Amino acid sequence: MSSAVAPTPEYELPEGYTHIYSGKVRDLYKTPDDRLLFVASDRISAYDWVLPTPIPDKGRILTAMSIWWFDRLSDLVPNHVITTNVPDSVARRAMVCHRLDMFPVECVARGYLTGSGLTEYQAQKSVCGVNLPPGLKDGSKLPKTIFTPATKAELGEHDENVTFDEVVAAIGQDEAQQLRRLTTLVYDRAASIAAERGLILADTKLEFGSRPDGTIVLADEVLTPDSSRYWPADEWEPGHAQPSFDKQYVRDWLTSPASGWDRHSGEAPPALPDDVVEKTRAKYVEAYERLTGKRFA
Ligand SMILES: N#Cc1c(N)ncnc1-c1cnn(CCN2CCOCC2)c1
Repeated sequence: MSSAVAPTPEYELPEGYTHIYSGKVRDLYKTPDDRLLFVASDRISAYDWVLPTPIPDKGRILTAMSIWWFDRLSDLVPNHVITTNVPDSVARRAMVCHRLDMFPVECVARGYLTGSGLTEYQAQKSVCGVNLPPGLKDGSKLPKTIFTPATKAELGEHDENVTFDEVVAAIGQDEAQQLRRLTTLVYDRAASIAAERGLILADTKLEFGSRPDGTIVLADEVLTPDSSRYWPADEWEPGHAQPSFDKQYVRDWLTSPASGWDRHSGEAPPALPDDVVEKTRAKYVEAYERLTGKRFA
């Protein structure tokens, strides 16, 4: 059982901001001028739990990463960001965005097989109705990028993988084809950029919405370690779970005797020790600096 109950945001906003939604690690508000304030918290989740210990600067690092990626993708697809000029209480970890009509689809692209895709492959040699060759293992590189959509789950539940035909049934043929095309285009470009920096982008989850004129727009956060799996390329070895670039310290500690926690117990995980917090923060900084070539201030 997981408990990703939406936590109470740890900041105040000025009068006129209306809370719309809180996920495990992000919060959304309606702004006084009817835009969207997209806030990346310092919360971190693991094993389907929102952990009690925040990672300092995580929201700022992942917001900076999203902005960097949005800029590098703008020739492929427009995005929802209006400005990063936001209230002081969420400085550098929020974006003011256009309010879109969101597609009810988690648009996932995979270049490597792991997670729910591996589980489905092991059962039926396909993922989301896409047939794959035999002999693939955990972490195997796929012959080509695949679109493996999912339905957006309620907070605390797992997204459910669906087929392309189910997406067509939900939103229509044309828009389903557009989402598949854009998702794989974005993934392929990002995976190429990440590879130049020694990182494998195994998969990523994108969210799209549409403007009143029907234009499809890239929304949410993009290509962050919260929406994507990044692996260090020099440690890639198919056949077992790959080390997570950002959460391995957290996972290793939580599953070690030192934490005193049993992830299958249904009990909430304990607070993280300072050294795990510091090493995890450093991994987020490293991911940002390796990808962007910029120092995180
Ligand atoms: N980004 C963005 C964005 C946007 N630019 N415009 C309008 N809405 C959204 C958005 C994105 N997420 N959510 C809520 C979260 N969803 C709730 C339903 O269930 C799935 C999660 C609203």
